[in-house]
Parts: sequence; C-alpha cells; structure tokens
Amino acid sequence: MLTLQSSFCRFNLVGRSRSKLEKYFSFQDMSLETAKKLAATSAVDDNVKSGFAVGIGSGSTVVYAVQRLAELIEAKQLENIKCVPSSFQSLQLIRKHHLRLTDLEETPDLDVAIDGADEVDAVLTCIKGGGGCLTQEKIVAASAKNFVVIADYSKRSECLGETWKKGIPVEVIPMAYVPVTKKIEHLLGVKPVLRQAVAKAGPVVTDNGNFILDCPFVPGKLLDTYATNISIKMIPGVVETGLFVRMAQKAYFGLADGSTKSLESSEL
Ligand SMILES: O=C[C@H](O)[C@H](O)[C@H](O)COP(=O)(O)O
Repeated sequence: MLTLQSSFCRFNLVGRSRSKLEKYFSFQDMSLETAKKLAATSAVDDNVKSGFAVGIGSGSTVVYAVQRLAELIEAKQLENIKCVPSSFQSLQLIRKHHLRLTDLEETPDLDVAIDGADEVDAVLTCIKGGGGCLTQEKIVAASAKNFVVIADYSKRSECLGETWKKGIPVEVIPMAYVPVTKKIEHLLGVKPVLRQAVAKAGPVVTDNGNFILDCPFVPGKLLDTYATNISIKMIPGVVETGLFVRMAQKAYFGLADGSTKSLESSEL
C-alpha cells in the first residue's frame, strides 16, 4: 500500500539537496554501467520469486535485470517465471534470454514490474520516456503489485529536473501534436519540443506509432508532479506522460562506491 507522498519536491534548493545527497552518493569512478548492473541485480534478487509474473521495462538498465533473471533461472534458483514486455526492445530481450513470454491479455496481474528511469526524486516519482518508451511501461507498471525502479546514482535527485534536463516526455497522437503543443504551452508557459529521430529523418515514432513532445521544466518553479501529470493527460491527443507519480514502491540505485542503496516509498 502506498503512503500518500507529496507531489511537490521536498527540497527546493539544489545546493541543500546536493549536500544531503552526498551522504549517499560519493561521486567516484564507479562506471555508470557497473552501477546499473548493481541496481538491477539487487532488485531482481530481492523482488522476484519462483512462480512470479514479471513486467519487464525498457532501456539500458533493464538489460541487466533480464540477464540476472536468466542467470537465476539457469541456476534453478528461480522457476516458472513469466515475463510481460513493455516495448519492442524488452520483447527482444525476453526472447534473446529464452525467458517465458506472456502478455497482459493472458496475464493481466503481475507480481512485480522492474524498470529503469531517467530521474527519480526523493519520493520516488520518476521521469521516464527518455528512450521513447513510456505508455506501455506505465501500463505494465500499473498492472503490477510492486513497481521497482532500478537506476545508477546519476539518476537520483531531490526534485525532478535537477539531473534530467530534457523535460517531461509526452506521447501524442501524430495528428494532434500541434494543438497539444499549444495547449501545453498555455498550461505550463513553456514550449514543448517535438523529439527528432537521430538515425532517421523526421520525428521519433514510438512503438505505438505516436510522436513524443519533450516539455521543458518551468525555470525556478517547483513541479507539482501529480497535478501536472493529470493536466497534461486531460489534453485531447495526449496518450500518456512520462511522469510516474505515486507508482514506484521501491527504487534501487547502484552507487559510486560499489554498493547499492534501496529506498521504499512506505519509508519516505
Ligand atoms: O524510454 C525509456 C524508458 O523510460 C527507460 O526506462 C528510461 O529512459 C531509462 O533508461 P536507461 O535505463 O537506459 O537509463
């Protein structure tokens, strides 16, 4: 059961939050990849049991979680695991590691979903969608009893927007991207940017055939994540936002010193 968390940041001074964070995160030379692997491995070890239906997120950190699942299954420490993907990438990961594939039609109630994030704040609100996946991820996370976030130490912050500077990703129906852009501009006072593809001419097209608008954070203003998420979602043409508010029960961070820090929403 989630406790009611504030949808505002608990701290509004970056300097103050940084000194608090340094208790947990000493920025040494631990590679981000090693930190991702630490977080993913601990999350799987602590949260997946035999017989579980597991939602598999998307992105580079989740690769290590799927690797760990495969290792434990191979070692017969886990049995009868079913996996539901949240993107084409995670579908391929599940297949590559020969895990049992299912979907929400066959398995609508998941025991746990494990996913990465672009930023995680002090009350475990996340920004997701930096890699273009957010709608299916949110559906999969919302279908799970426990949503567990895994990340390296660079993703942790007190307030969203401290470390992730690209704004809030919003998936939109292509024919609506201009009206949605205008409405978000009116709502937030900042102009969303249509995300452009890197190895393709034109905009990024999501797994659902939609576009992504990146909505910049309003400079100097605390983000009310709960209200902002709802306001953006109410705009016709918006499919989903990358704000995951009051969804994560736990987060695991791989730290710079080679350890892992886990946080639970019930303790915050
Ligand atoms: O769109 C991508 C997803 O939301 C990812 O989970 C998020 O971007 C984090 O990805 P990574 O683990 O690669 O940092």
